[in-house]
Amino acid sequence: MLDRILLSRFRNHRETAVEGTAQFNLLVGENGAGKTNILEAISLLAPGRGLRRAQLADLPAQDGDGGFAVNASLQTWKGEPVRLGTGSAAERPGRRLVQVNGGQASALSLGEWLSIGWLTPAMDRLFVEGAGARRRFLDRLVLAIVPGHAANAARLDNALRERNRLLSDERTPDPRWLDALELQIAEAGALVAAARAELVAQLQVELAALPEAPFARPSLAYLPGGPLEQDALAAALREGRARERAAQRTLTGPHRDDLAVTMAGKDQPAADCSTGEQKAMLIAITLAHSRLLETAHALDADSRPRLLLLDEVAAHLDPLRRQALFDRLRTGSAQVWLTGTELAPFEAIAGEAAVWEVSAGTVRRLP
Ligand SMILES: Nc1ncnc2c1ncn2[C@@H]1O[C@H](COP(=O)(O)OP(=O)(O)OP(=O)(O)O)[C@@H](O)[C@H]1O
Repeated sequence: MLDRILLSRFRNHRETAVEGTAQFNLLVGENGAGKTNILEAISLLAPGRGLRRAQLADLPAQDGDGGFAVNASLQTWKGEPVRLGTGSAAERPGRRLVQVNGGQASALSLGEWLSIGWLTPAMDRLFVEGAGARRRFLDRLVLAIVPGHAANAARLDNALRERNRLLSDERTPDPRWLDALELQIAEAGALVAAARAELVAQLQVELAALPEAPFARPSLAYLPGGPLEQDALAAALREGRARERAAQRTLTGPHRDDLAVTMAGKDQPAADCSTGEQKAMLIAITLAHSRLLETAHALDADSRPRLLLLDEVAAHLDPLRRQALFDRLRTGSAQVWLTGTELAPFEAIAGEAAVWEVSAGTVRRLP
């Protein structure tokens, strides 16, 4: 678990240390105090752009020197200490720096040390937004289980970007270039699609085992955006060249995948459900995912510590659902970080939680 995190010149935090953590960690304070900023800093200890998907340039404190740092120490399951750090230097603001145990490392390698999941208010629109947000959501869930997924997804993205560039070029693309790129897309794409499909199938099993109450039970289906098999995907890309040149982009492949979510009892698409029902389904997916991770851990297939960041989740649940959420989290092994504007919704766990009052970019540990 995460023992300590230090935010330096990060958003509205000049120098904020959060230490003395527990299984439940509560960040409580008024709107705009900097609670989500702390969760965001933690989320940057994973590959990717963090829970706000912010640009690197937005992260340094506006009144700072243009750089920022987030440093954390954590314990692996075996109790070994690990130090992770990320940030950017004032002189090279566009470049993300990552350190593991004091040595330079790649952002992708962060996934080998920690598995981080989150739920934020921005995700309330997940089911009504475009498929891109759901693909990213799915990829984060996969990444929490399969650290190598980020590298495959990055390889797929790079090859697709390059192929789209060639397709939209006025000059006729060199077919050998297209051959090479399509091979990369097919190789990485088949791995990405297989990992997504596998995760959805596993989640579906977990979800089916969940009681329908108190959380709305969602039913998931993976909708592939192209053939799943590597050879079939390569063939589809080759055959689609003329059509895709006209469209100036690649029209088939895992970059067109989607996740269909319906509410099991009502058989209603998630997008048509109430806001509260959508939130309850997201929580159910998060809890089912946690159970998958527990299993992976129990099988010794995954030894990374796990963090779950729940931004403003508790306050939006009625007391029964809130209690059910806390009960489930308590029996899990993830370290949980929760935010709220007041302590009242956390009454049931306040005794066992570490609590910080966050105010204008500072924190104070409450006794
Ligand atoms: N780069 C930055 N430099 C300085 N301050 C920033 C920067 N980015 C964001 N902020 C400030 O951080 C504050 C928002 O912090 P945050 O979103 O963590 O609040 P919060 O405590 O989660 O609030 P809420 O309860 O409303 O969600 C705002 O006041 C915003 O102006």
